[in-house]
Amino acid sequence: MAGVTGRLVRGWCPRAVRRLSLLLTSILQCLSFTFLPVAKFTQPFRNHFGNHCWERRNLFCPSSSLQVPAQLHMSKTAMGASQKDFESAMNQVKLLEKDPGNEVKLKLYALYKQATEGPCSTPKPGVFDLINKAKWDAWNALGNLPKETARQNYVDLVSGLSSSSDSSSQVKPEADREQAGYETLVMTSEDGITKIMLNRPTKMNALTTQMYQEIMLALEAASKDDSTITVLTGNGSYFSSGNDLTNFTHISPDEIEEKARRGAILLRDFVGCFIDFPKPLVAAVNGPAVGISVTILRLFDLVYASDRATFHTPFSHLGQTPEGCSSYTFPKLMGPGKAAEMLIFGKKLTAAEACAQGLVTEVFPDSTFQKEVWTRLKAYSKLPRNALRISKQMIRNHEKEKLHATNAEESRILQERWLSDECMNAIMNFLSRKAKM
Ligand SMILES: CCCCCCCCCC/C=C\CC(=O)SCCNC(=O)CCNC(=O)[C@H](O)C(C)(C)COP(=O)(O)OP(=O)(O)OC[C@H]1O[C@@H](n2cnc3c(N)ncnc32)[C@H](O)[C@@H]1OP(=O)(O)O
Repeated sequence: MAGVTGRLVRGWCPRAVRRLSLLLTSILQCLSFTFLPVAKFTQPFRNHFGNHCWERRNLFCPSSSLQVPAQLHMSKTAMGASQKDFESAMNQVKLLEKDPGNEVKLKLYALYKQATEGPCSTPKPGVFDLINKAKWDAWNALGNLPKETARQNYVDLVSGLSSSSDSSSQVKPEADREQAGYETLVMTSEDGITKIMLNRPTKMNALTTQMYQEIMLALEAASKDDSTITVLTGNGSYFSSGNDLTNFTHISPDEIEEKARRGAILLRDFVGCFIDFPKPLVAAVNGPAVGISVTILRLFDLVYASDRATFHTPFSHLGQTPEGCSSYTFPKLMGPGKAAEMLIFGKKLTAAEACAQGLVTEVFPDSTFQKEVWTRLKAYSKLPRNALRISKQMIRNHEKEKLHATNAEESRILQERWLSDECMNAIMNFLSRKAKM
């Protein structure tokens, strides 16, 4: 007890901890409402999905309420889906034998609506109309995602589901069989390009600890596969809203120091994977990017952005400090003044501004972003693979040591920051934001 009290005095203010604990209890109570009886949820999906056997199964199971099922693993997909591909994907959905899970069904619903009707403009259902609210939320989370992108994402998603449900009856190619399942990503490979897509669109692709781990696994797999180029992108309207702030919750006071220590190791390892990645690495920034999803961009070889993307690093607002090697790479890239505006004062940049500062390689209109980026990358992927790889390493090797040292120092400083009242209060403010509305 004395040890816990000591830690509280040194780090977290006890009143703040009590406040957070009360807040979390009420958040958990609210969440328990989502685990409702099965039958209530099945009917609304029938309109779109037809009368499949999996409709009668469980919905919103507690352990996976935020995640996509494990069957979304490596699959061959089309990168520019036509209306025909889309229609064929709709037919494939009807033939699925296995229930893909509630979150996937919501995603399919949302992408279908976005692809056929465009952005959600219907009134938000009331709080007690849970099913329609869940569907509305999923659709609305896609924001202004272009119809053609939604169509393509729908095709990608169905392709992943179909290949996984086929897996019992078909022998998959060796490369595919070696891939583990991902719950928070969709990983596809085609035309010499491996695409890693962050896949929590309803949470703006906020990065959970599971997601950091899966991205590291995916990068490891991509570094060894036979593709030429690896691409990181986001599903839905956001590239990523950065670290998932709920990573800081469900922690009892006596666990805080150990969690912060492990968080710092996770952060260091995660950023380290980008520093050491051996092949050309491309970010297709499909929408706004926040926090660590901005800072790591400097560790990519190309950064293509939609003109809808913004770049925001609100570290000070969160009582935190820069990571992703940005304390070194940003001043070097854009000069100390512009870096200070972003990293110290949290100035948000537009895509055009980020391009002018050198953080973004090229900006594309959102309506043609997917088409132009994939056409460009397909052409690049035909270049001699080894030459690309060696050239990338020649450029990176000059500063690898410095990057690793910066990464270690940034992670160490953040470990301390996470124990501060400033950080704790900022996270509480974000989490209680909804409760106040
Ligand atoms: C001690 C343990 C440590 C463990 C550490 C592990 C490693 C850590 C590495 C640290 C590195 C990174 C630092 C950062 O990345 S700092 C940046 C953090 N991100 C933010 O501050 C963004 C917070 N989000 C927002 O400001 C807004 O959500 C938004 C992105 C501007 C979008 O606003 P919106 O109004 O359009 O949408 P909104 O309704 O808010 O969001 C929809 C749902 O998504 C949830 N959500 C979005 N972003 C996050 C997030 N970053 N963390 C958690 N949840 C997020 C949001 O809550 C909504 O959910 P719901 O519908 O209410 O359920």
